[in-house]
Amino acid sequence: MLRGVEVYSGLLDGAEQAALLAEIRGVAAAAPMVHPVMRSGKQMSVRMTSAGRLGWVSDQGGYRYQRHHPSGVPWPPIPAPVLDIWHRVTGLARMPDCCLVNFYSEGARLGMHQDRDEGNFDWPVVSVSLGDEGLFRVGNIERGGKTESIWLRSGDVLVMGGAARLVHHGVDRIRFGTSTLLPKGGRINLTLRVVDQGST
Ligand SMILES: O=C(O)CCC(=O)C(=O)O
Ligand SMILES: [Fe+2]
Repeated sequence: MLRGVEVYSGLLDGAEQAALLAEIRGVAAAAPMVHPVMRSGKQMSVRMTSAGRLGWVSDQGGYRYQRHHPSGVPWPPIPAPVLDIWHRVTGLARMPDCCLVNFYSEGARLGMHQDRDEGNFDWPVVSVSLGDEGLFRVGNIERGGKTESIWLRSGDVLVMGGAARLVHHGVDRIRFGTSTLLPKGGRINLTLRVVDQGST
């Protein structure tokens, strides 16, 4: 546990990681990674795409879930091995609506934020790390205050649920080249979310 966040270190073995990577390559082939911009117009350093009924997008209109990739193509389905991880760690029959795929190349980071674009915070968010190590920081429900960090390694899985569902979190940096899973280096993170947005 890290401030209420459940950490499953090394949950996925090498073969599972390789199988997952192959699935994610398929997702990125169908729905190419984009470099989103934030409402401010500033480009994020992380590249993203999604799988599932809904995908998470950011542009000058703000953050939201939508049914299509920015290019207009539908998001591919969430791969079965990804849904299997969700089921293993949450035990829930309800499956996630969105698998957000983040790619961190050397120097990429993700500022402290809450995952709060979903309609219902009763469902957990599950995060899967693949590739290079990433320094994950967890703070509080409120902005600011003390934080704690851990290095997430390839095959680690986190659950932000219950009282920790809305903790602030971010990725300060990655240790480029610390994993051989991705031949060119970098870190992939998958976050699985139930969106529950009424009519969406
Ligand atoms: O890359 C990570 O470990 C976290 C990703 C994240 O917080 C997000 O996509 O909302
Ligand atoms: Fe997040």
